[in-house]
Amino acid sequence: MNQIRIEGFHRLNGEVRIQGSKNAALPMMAAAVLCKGEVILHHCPDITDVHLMKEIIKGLGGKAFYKNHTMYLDCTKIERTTIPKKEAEKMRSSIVLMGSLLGRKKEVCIPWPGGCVIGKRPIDLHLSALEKMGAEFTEEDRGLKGKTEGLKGARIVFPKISVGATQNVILASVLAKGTTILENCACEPEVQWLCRFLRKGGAKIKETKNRMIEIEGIKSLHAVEYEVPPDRIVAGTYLCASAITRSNICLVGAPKDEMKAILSLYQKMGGQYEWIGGKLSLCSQEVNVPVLCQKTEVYPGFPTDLQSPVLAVLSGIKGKSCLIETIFENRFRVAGELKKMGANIRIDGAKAEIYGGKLHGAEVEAQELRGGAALVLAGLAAKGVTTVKNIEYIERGYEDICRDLSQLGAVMERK
Ligand SMILES: CC(=O)N[C@H]1[C@@H](OP(=O)(O)OP(=O)(O)OC[C@H]2O[C@@H](n3ccc(=O)[nH]c3=O)[C@H](O)[C@@H]2O)O[C@H](CO)[C@@H](O)[C@@H]1O
Ligand SMILES: C=C(OP(=O)(O)O)C(=O)O
Repeated sequence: MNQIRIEGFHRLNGEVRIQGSKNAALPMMAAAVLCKGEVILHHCPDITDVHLMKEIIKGLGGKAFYKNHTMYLDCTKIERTTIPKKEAEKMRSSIVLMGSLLGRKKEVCIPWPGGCVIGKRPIDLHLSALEKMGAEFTEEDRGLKGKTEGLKGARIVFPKISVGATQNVILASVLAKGTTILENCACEPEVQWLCRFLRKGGAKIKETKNRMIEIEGIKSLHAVEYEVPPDRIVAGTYLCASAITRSNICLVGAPKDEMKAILSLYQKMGGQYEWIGGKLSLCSQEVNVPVLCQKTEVYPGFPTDLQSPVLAVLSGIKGKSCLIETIFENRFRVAGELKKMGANIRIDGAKAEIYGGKLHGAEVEAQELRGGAALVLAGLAAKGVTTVKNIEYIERGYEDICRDLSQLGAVMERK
């Protein structure tokens, strides 16, 4: 059961509800390590990464239990500081446990984090910021050991914007002695959601509009009950499903304020949309305009996580389009698989030129999460049958892409 078979060329219609966000839920789970008392996360997505994080927390001595999209965590009596290798190596967000554990237990042993192989993904920004707060790191066999006599507030100016490093240092600062001032922070919604969650647990965090965050350390955080926000990247992926099949569908519970960049691009491609109550209604019949040039950028710019789904859509729009990837150096990996489906894509470093045309079914392999989702989208629009193998990558972030798209009328099955 690790492939999806898609019979392409069927129009979609109807509604689909958007799952909880992977990239918001995982740092909140890491934040539970700082809390004395129960953390309850509603609308928590049923995806592999969430279950890996649950196992990591159990491995640290915390209690963790998941039922009906609710995660129950209790790290009041957390004892251990060695993050289990088996799970941590499969996911990127394991890295933000570094800040939580240094803050709560003054030490951490962490394997090199996994996650999508979309570039080198170093962790130098995380380490140098935590060092400024009084942590010391030594390299161990297949990982790092971090220690501190007690983290202290510091002024940290990130030389480059990083979502993970910003979250890691926020988590480290919450229980640190004194005030931490962070400059040139990432302001992705997932950073903002983490701050809101931590404030609910008693943290003193001020975010300002110019990429600055100020955190005043406190003694401990208390119990938190919170709702994980909807996943803007899953919503964007399903918008691309509508665009690539020229179908009209409705996304229920899509995050309106977080989708401006993808909706602006969708309009440029000829798509039309309307927000009705909490629903995003998409009309894609006129999607046929190639995109002159779209760059990926940090938030509020166009998100790199939607670059591959858009690459699939542009492969099916007649004419020449261009995408420029500025965040991860290896995020055009999926182009090779899309070519097997007839896509005409020329990659030159950070630039992809796409000469859109007709796609046909083929046997292709997912190599990472969003690229895998892009292959499923291409399969929806391709003539004939597409088989996407290695769907475990897709399941890191999508609860059940087959269920959701089938509900919209796609002819596909998981095999
Ligand atoms: C679990 C999670 O939330 N993952 C998201 C997070 O990844 P992640 O937090 O790993 O991404 P970052 O924002 O840290 O990476 C941005 C860029 O900075 C570089 N960098 C990062 C850290 C560091 O210490 N040194 C360094 O050079 C990276 O290689 C990359 O080129 O943000 C990315 C950018 O929006 C998204 O694509 C990922 O989906
Ligand atoms: C790159 C992604 O995830 P991760 O950082 O967890 O590998 C993603 O969600 O697109």
